[in-house]
Amino acid sequence: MSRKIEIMPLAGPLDATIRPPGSKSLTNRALICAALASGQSILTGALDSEDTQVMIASLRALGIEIESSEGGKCLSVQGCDGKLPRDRAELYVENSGTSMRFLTALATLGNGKYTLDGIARMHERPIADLRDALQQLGAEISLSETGCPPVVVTAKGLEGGVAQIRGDISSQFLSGLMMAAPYADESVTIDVKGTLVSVPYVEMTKAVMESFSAKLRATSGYEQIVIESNNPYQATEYGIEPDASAASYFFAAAAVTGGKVEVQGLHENSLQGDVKFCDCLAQMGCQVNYGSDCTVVQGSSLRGVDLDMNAISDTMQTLAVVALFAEGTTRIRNVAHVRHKETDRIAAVAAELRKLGASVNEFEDGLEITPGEFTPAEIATYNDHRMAMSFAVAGLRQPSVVILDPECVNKTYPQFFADFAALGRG
Ligand SMILES: O=C(O)C1=C[C@@H](OP(=O)(O)O)[C@@H](O)[C@H](O)C1
Ligand SMILES: C=C(OP(=O)(O)O)C(=O)O
Repeated sequence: MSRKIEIMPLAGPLDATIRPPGSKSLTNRALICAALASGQSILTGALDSEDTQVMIASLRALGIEIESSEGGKCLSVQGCDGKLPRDRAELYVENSGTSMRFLTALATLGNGKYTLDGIARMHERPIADLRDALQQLGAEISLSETGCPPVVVTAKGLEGGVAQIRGDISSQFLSGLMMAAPYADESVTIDVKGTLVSVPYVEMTKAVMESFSAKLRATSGYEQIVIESNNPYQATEYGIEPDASAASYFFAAAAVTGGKVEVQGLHENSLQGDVKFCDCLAQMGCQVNYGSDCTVVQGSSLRGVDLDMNAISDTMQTLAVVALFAEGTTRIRNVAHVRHKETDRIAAVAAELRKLGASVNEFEDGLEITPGEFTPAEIATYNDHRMAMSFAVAGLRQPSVVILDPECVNKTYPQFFADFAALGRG
């Protein structure tokens, strides 16, 4: 892929149908549960991208047999029945937060020494809250002095009992702990301390675990979760939904062009919270129709909104770009945790929106965006796939929007620019 891509504004009205690739979050959860289960699981509709490839490579390095077919969409996983086959492994997860957090928890179930590392940015992404919680259940884990990877797990299984965990930096810590918990010697009770961010991802974790026959109980706000110890995962056939965060770029395309986009395979009750991005677009003036197995967004004139995006923060950048085309000011609140992702997303979005002519006020927990006179710009992407994909949306309306280092989309959506270029041209 070249070092930059210029997005071409749409010539005619948009009326497109698309099925994005499989959900990253569901693929990586299903892989963890299938790897631990007893028996052979078949995962269909899986995502084949860097974040899932590093998960598969790491599980193979731990001795789990995984066969891939249909271009990576179908994965056959021979579960280890809770007993990791290898007693030593060096795992490298690039910049995949889910892989780092979920595999750290899984590695504590082994018997030996496992290291986990990633790119330089991974050395700035926190994991101490997960380490603290796993240690309360009997694990031995060391991290860098900053509380970030590299991670060294000296594993001898988890004892179980009660663990307290903070949830205000990332929900992935809690999800990782939950998925390992059925293999502790005793039942595990998790008490979540303080605010929990990204709650729909924890609901998703519970749902995937239940699909693999785990038994767990949770209070309504996930303040406490109890996972029973003698209900290990059972292998299953598991169908993965298309990725709802990836779908947000196509819904946004409809919103900013006044066109229509149908996304197949996603509906109001999808397991992924990010499908609710459409409700944000509805507040901005779009018409949203949820079908039984598709969601349709029809764009219209847009108005600025004031939104709490804590639960759906992977779509924050998409909404920020849509705000460029709305009448009035848009305020995005309660997303301080996005400063710990692939890049500091609040700072990155503010800098790039300003290049396109917007006035932006940056807050600790969000942004206030007022559109201005549009100026063409080269958009820096900060090695963050979502910067590239969200700012591409602006180029459908305005000429001369150039996305730098577009290959960063490989993290979750290697075919993104091909699918995006096909919009309105089919
Ligand atoms: O559990 C998951 O699959 C994810 C949780 C979210 O992270 P945080 O909990 O850190 O917000 C989200 O940003 C990420 O892309 C995927
Ligand atoms: C934050 C993200 O990923 P992760 O935390 O899994 O690296 C993302 O995909 O936007």
